[in-house]
Amino acid sequence: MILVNPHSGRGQALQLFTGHIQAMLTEASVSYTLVITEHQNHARELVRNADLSQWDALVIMSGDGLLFEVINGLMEREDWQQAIQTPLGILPGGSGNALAASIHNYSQLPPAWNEELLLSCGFMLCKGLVGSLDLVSVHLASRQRLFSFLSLAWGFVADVDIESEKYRHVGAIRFLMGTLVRLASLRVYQGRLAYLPAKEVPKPSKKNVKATHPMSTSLCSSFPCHLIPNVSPKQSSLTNCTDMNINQNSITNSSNVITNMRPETQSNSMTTSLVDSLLPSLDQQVPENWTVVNEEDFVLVLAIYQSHLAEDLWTVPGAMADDGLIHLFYVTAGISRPALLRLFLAMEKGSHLACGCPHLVYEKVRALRLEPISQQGMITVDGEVVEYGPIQAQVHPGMAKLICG
Ligand SMILES: Nc1ncnc2c1ncn2[C@@H]1O[C@H](COP(=O)(O)OP(=O)(O)OP(=O)(O)O)[C@@H](O)[C@H]1O
Repeated sequence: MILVNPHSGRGQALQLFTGHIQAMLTEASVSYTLVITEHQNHARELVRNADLSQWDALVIMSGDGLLFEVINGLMEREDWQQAIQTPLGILPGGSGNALAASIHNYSQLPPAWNEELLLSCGFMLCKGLVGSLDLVSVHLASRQRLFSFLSLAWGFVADVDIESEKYRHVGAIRFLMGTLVRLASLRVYQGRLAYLPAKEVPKPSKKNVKATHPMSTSLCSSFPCHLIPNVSPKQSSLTNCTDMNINQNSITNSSNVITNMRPETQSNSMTTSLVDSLLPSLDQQVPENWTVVNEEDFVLVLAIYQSHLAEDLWTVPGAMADDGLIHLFYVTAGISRPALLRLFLAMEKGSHLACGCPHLVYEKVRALRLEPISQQGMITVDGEVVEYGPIQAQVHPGMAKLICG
């Protein structure tokens, strides 16, 4: 199933799909059903109720926001343990495209942008190799829990992400525009940060990349067969149909605070099922083996679990989709505007850590807690605004499956 958000990015996702991807899939004999999302949470509701045995993979042609919906829809199901094993794919159609840029980077290919990145991801989809993807379980003060595959941000990064949404029509350059605007009114945020360093908890063992092909046998003619040893028994049930269901009037504001997290479902069935063993409850103190940052004034806190924060922001050069790590960055108050701008410009080449900036700290962690003291601010999870307040998170290594290179 390929889900396309027609309003993502510059509003050209559907044209990009038909112009670049459709022919590739046809040539590779990959059959699919195309679903055009009609409103916010459409994809989430769809996967929550779908008969997943009908699908070998769920593919998103959009920005990262739609994948966030799909993952949370899967995790809200009673059969979430099985549902989250459904291979997920991404085709970049947004303006950020962090996961698409990351999986391209994991394949050790030279950087690609725009249509070139789209073709690269389309090619990976045709090959259909499936690897593991870490998910991060995020707890909000209202006791809601959600699942994140990309990032948790507070301060400068969250502000730029949300404030620059109005420049989405210009594509990836929106982040640079947003950065310049936010630099002009640079803010400092008071809060408390604590984390569990990765060295305190060895990574649990798990299977690594599995070379299974979720879609079609006929790829053997185009790609080396040793890459696709297993063919899903489900393939014969798929038909080559295209379900174009466009409702241009149902545009909703993507920067709305996420409100429908179905807390009962989560606290009743999911919280009891998937245990976040590293996290005490939010009203308890963090355990002694956690590091508490003796700093209260932050310009930004960014927890990221993929290599890219956007197509041209190579934030964690060493990251992998299933490294079992939360890469935690924070920038403390006192950094000058030019120094902060230099950091983000250097991030394009992944050289920001070599800048020697004394205000930038980078730690590999397994869990973290952030407690804002400043009354006003924004927290984002995978680029979506969540309720502002205390928040904590822990990584679950390799919980989901991702079509990658
Ligand atoms: N037809 C639709 N109309 C309005 N909103 C939609 C529609 N389909 C999906 N959405 C919502 O749009 C939001 C943003 O989608 P997504 O992040 O995928 O694209 P984007 O915001 O353009 O990407 P980027 O963040 O990279 O700019 C998602 O929360 C999704 O729920």
